[in-house]
Amino acid sequence: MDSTIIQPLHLAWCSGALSGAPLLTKSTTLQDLPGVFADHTCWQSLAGSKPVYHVEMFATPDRPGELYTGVTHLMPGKVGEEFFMTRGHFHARREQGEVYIGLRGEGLLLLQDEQNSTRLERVYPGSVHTIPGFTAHRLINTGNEILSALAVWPCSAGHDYSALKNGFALRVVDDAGSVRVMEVNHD
Ligand SMILES: O=P(O)(O)OC[C@H]1O[C@](O)(CO)[C@@H](O)[C@@H]1O
Ligand SMILES: [Fe+2]
Repeated sequence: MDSTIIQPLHLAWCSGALSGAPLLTKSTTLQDLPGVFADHTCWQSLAGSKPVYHVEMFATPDRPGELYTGVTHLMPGKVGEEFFMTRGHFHARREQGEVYIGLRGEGLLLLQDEQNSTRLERVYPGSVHTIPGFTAHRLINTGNEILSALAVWPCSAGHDYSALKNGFALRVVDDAGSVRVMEVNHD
């Protein structure tokens, strides 16, 4: 993986080094995101190997009460007019929440509960977001540089992607240079 992608953000990954937890990086490219973006034809035409995001995290031992600490680095880009975004998920253990902190760039955190009510929060350096339990979350890069956000979540939370098989109720697109939020009708 091209290390220059993450390099500009030299996080002092201190405690992990002390506790010996290695830093893991999980990369997601366009080909890993079938059905996520609205414009499937455009998604197919783009290079599948194009990086969309990387998650750097400590391999915290998965013991009761332990927390994962990770940074999602979401690239600027679009599929058609739709901004690059993470897959988005509920936690397998629905009651588990998560905290996000904006580190770099400009974007949105899309939150959606199990009744499909949604809200968007602006993500920017220093923004702090508490993701309640029972709430799916997706990061969206609406800027022209890498959007990076630190996340802290319980090791026991897990990820449930299947609960979002119809996707989120909102999509965020570039409308002639402006960010436009569109409702998605799922019927
Ligand atoms: O798993 P997704 O929806 O692709 O999101 C990327 C990452 O964002 C987080 O919520 C926080 O970094 C991780 O749990 C997740 O792997
Ligand atoms: Fe999460």
